[in-house]
Amino acid sequence: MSREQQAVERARKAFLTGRSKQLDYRIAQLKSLRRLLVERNQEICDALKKDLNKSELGTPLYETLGLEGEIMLAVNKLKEWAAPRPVQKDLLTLSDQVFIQPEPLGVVLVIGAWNYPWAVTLQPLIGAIAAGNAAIVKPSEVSAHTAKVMEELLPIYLDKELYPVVTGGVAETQELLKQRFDLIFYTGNPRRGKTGDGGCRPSPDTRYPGAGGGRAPVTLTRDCDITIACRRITWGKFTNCGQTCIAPRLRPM
Ligand SMILES: NC(=O)c1ccc[n+]([C@@H]2O[C@H](COP(=O)([O-])OP(=O)(O)OC[C@H]3O[C@@H](n4cnc5c(N)ncnc54)[C@H](O)[C@@H]3O)[C@@H](O)[C@H]2O)c1
Ligand SMILES: CCCCCCC=O
Repeated sequence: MSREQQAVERARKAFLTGRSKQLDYRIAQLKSLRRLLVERNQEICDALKKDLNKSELGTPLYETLGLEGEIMLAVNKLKEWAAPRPVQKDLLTLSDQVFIQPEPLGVVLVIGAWNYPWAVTLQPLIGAIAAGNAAIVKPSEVSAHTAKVMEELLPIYLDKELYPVVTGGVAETQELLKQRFDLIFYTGNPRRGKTGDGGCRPSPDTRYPGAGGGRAPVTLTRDCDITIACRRITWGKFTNCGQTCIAPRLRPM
């Protein structure tokens, strides 16, 4: 059995124990993930410096502050999100108690990309934990130092059966994709995400949200404030060294 298959089987077994479904457990895991971001900030910064030459100020701005905010949002709202929702009764359900109960899906795969390697990999993980799922985390092999730090630190702070990290490249990702998942969250090159080319094509019964790159066209109207427009376009084009999904491309009028 491959390492990838073992990780998925362990995660499904751990999911079936029911522990990831307990609200207190989800909240404890989320808080622990936040502690990782705070206590291990220097390791995170060092890895990002080696991978992408990201600055010490760029790391909180582009990677960790958003994650901390997302965690706190989930921690504060989780009871509300997970609560049964009332449903209007009709003649057939008049004497029943009717409600919609949000339930975890099962085992989720998160495939991350290299340009914001913490943000785009842990953000979907936060959602997966908050929703009560198990999740396999596959960081990008391109940001290799970050992947290594993630592989070392996540098992220290999180339940390592429910949320294992699988490192490696295309071969490892493809081996993961042979396993059954209830949801796959892919971030990366949209061509691979869509069509495969041996890429990220999940089985038909798997939910498959994702985030790709794009052309991000910009239109300047005649009455625009050209100073503000130039400042915003320049920011979008050059931020994160231009390696951003929304980096604008000017559209000729
Ligand atoms: N919309 C967003 O939120 C968002 C966020 C970050 C990045 N992006 C886009 O993603 C682009 C970077 O993507 P990338 O694809 O270069 O990143 P990448 O090379 O890091 O690949 C992403 C993931 O796909 C896996 N992968 C690559 N080729 C594969 C294959 N043939 N089969 C199976 N798995 C494969 C990799 O192992 C990796 O985990 C950015 O330029 C940006 O446009 C979008
Ligand atoms: C601060 C995180 C930004 C994520 C944008 C991803 C696009 O590449």
